[in-house]
Amino acid sequence: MFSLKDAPTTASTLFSAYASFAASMMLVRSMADQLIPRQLHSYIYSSLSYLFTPLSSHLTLIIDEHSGMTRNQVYDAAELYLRTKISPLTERLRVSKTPRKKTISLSIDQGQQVNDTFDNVKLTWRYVCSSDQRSESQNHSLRRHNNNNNNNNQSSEKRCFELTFHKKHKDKVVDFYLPHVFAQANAIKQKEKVVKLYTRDPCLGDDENGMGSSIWGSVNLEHPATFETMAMEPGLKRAIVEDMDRFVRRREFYKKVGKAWKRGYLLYGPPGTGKSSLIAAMANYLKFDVYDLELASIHSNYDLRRILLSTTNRSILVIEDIDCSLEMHDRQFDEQQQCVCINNNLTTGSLTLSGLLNFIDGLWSSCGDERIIVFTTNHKDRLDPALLRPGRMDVHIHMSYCTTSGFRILASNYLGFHGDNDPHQLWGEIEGLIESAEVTPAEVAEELMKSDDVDVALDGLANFLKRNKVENDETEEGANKLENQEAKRQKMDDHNVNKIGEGGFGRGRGRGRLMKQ
Ligand SMILES: Nc1ncnc2c1ncn2[C@@H]1O[C@H](COP(=O)(O)OP(=O)(O)OP(=O)(O)O)[C@@H](O)[C@H]1O
Ligand SMILES: [Mg+2]
Repeated sequence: MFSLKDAPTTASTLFSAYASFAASMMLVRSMADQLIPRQLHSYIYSSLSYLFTPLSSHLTLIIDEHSGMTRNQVYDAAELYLRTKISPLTERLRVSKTPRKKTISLSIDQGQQVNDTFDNVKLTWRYVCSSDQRSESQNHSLRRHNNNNNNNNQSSEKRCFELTFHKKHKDKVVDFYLPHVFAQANAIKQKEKVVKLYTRDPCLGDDENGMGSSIWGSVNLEHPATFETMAMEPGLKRAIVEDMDRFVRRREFYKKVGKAWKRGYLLYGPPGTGKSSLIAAMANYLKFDVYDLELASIHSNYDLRRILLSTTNRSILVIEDIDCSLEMHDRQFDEQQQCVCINNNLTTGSLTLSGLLNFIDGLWSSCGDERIIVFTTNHKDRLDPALLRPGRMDVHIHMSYCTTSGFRILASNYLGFHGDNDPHQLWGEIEGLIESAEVTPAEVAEELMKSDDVDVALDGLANFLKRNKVENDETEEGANKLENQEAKRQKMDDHNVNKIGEGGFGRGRGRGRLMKQ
């Protein structure tokens, strides 16, 4: 039993025991300092402190901005992903915008925390910035020698994300959550990507031999065409979109069958039916950059190769008006003479159709991924069969004159008017005239643009279509004559077409169609 009278004795005993323990610890420590090499001290002390600290149930992954000299892709993906996870509780945000981006982006500031849940796993992200002492002092000395210190300043800051979660979820986080972060980040990147239009400026960088260089100049592709705004048959649009979707998700398939991951589209139809607009709609849909290749500015196969090899993946290579760019019908002549005519029969003796086709089929498509090539022509019948043979252009798309469904789309785009919901007195008449006329979507669009007033615009269009009809009727005789010639030509075409298994050139009227080779 403890009594007050024993207290002084007990206190003095405890004090002397503590004093002798402390003295022994100091002795042990000084002996350890002398006996154990200095390099091992910190290791032993940290191991001892680990033994005496209770085990944490959480694991923290450190995601540094750089991995060695290169950027850490996990960091970049996390930065994008976390933008979508900012909560109203976040107190500080960073705001930025670069010329290549369309929108302002927000990201969390240093020290800020973001919570996330994935498959019932709670995760906490923290953004940490610290200044790197070593690079700071290096920069300081560098700055003394060099006034241009912007990059050095940047590298002196070390940035990372810390991702904390319960230890038992480590595999799930690494195997499923991080790939999910990557996928989401890629989707954001795609959405934000500004599509570029690359054209070759012949004045840019001709080399010392006077050969065209492979330098492309670029601007943002601001073309507003989308599949929604295209006046085409809905079925045809759907078929094109499905074809492209299938193409981009078939990486493994192309690898398996040993085929280059490329797809060729041939767009053909009269001027003003939307071939160029469709290319823009495809680029906007896929977020692929466009390379507009003007064959007339290229002097040789060698030049062509260098130019094509400087195009990037996930891009659309466009060769417009292929029948005008190169005189391609006499392939035999081309092969015998190894020359083609460029620009009104100026022979150059070096850029050949076979050179173009072989290169596109071979080296160019095999050294890149997700390449699309589009040829356009107003005269499919004038193209060399070498271009039309199966396997060369995978899909043939006929862009037709305006149809009634095309007119409805244009009326909705240009006038915000939907005839089905709110019929207009001229609607039926216009549809009838469009069915029997050969007017292009470009002509219809031009008429609809003439007024914001629906009545005035539709009246103008009806008058235009009637005038068109009268003109046609007046020249009926001439037209009949022409039609006979046309019919003869069609017969010859059909004969030609059957050879490539396509079943008919869609010249003139028709609903537009897509033909897979
Ligand atoms: N199918 C369409 N859908 C929507 N707009 C169209 C369509 N066709 C043409 N247009 C309108 O007409 C304009 C010209 O069309 P576009 O340049 O795409 O025709 P094209 O077939 O490429 O002609 P060309 O053979 O002369 O190069 C476009 O800017 C667009 O406003
Ligand atoms: Mg065009």
